[in-house]
Amino acid sequence: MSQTTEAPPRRRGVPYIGSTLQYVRDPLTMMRTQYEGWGPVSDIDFIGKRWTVLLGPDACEAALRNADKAFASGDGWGYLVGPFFDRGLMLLDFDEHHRHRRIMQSAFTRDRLEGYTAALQPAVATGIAQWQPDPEFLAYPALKELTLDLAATVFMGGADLATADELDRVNQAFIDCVQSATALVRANIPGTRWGRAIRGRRLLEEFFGRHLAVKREMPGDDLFSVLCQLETEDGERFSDEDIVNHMIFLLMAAHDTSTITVSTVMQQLGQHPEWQQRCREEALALPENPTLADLDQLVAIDMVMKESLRIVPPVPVLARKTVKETEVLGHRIPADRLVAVMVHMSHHMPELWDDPERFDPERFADDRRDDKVHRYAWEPFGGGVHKCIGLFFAGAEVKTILVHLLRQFEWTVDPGYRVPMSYASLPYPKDGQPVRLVRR
Ligand code: HEM
Repeated sequence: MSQTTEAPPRRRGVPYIGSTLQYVRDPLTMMRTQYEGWGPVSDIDFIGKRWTVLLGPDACEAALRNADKAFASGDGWGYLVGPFFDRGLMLLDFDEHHRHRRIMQSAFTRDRLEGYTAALQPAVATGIAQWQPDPEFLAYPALKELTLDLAATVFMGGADLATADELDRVNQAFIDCVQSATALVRANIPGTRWGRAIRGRRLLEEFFGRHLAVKREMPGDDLFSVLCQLETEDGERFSDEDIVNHMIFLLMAAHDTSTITVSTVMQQLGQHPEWQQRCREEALALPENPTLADLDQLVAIDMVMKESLRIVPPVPVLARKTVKETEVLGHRIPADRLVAVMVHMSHHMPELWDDPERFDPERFADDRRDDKVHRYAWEPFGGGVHKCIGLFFAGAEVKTILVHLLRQFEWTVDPGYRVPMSYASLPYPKDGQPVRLVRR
């Protein structure tokens, strides 16, 4: 360890709560204040603990590349959502993570993705056909319901696995688990977020445990069946317990993230009709049931998706904990320190992006590629060994939803509308995000 390193400056605030409420209300302002006042590596109190905060692409890169293997994901995320997403892939580290990721990788090959994309088409078309035109259509809950139905089809193999009531309970259990992240009371007390999340986790374990035997015996093409059958060349497989843990985590990882992405796109396209029209022309040019290769051809829709992920990254902060003392940009971080990798701010830095608050999908055009200014300027899917394993799946799902939506509907959003976002867990619009929806 170099002698010139020093401890990160500490921002003092209200004991225990510290910067939590400021973050929940307006994370970007909280991050900017922190960066401007205390620099790229600094300490805060957050949700009852001392955290080292990493801001800007260089500091985020140091933790995500993790050259000296000092940053563990499991203990970091574990503090926020651990008991509820225990032993999901993101909660494992080092050799064990590597072993599980190698097995899981075969569930996300190009061939598998082609299969999932084919299964998505009828499910998305039917789901969206049920939407009703409405001058105050609440896009977010409708999208959440749709992505849950898609998860039932593509992840679990169809609605015959469970009744609509049961799926509603599964959905609620996910929401309860995700919302535990920023709970200030972290004990099993009835009526609290933490207490609800504990019950949610039990329900999910029971649900997947109950269906596992059938999936092993009569596998389909869904992700649940695939996880049950996976085996590496050297004969490594997942145990029943691993499969339940991975399924719970995968559904969570895929669900809210894709929902908020499409929801942000709907808001932006509702406020930028010229982009909506450009995207619609692309959607109409595709065959009725586009393949993965067809979706790869979408240029405008791809740029709009990337720009929406820049403006509202569905995972604004990545959690880590140091397993040994380490150094970031000349600051010494002790062992056992929670670390918040605040990728959200990199997406909005005027040092990296021209007029960052403006919706400008052309930033991602081949002749501009403004995201190339720094390897970690745009990191909605993270980076390093924990980089999102489902990013191509997510792209296929988001684009499929948009293609079907653009074909069936047109929508507008007041140009002056600003989404009241909640950051009490993963970001979501508190007002359900109303749009004026008309059938084409
Ligand atoms: C737009 C949608 C999505 C976004 C923005 C997103 C974002 C992320 C991010 C930022 C991470 C890294 C977390 C960290 O390093 O701490 C991650 C990891 C992960 N994501 Fe995604 N994700 C999305 C969709 C999906 C989907 C659809 C799946 C599964 C089908 C998925 C499965 C996973 C898994 C398993 C991990 C853990 C990887 C590991 O630890 O090796 N994600 N995701």
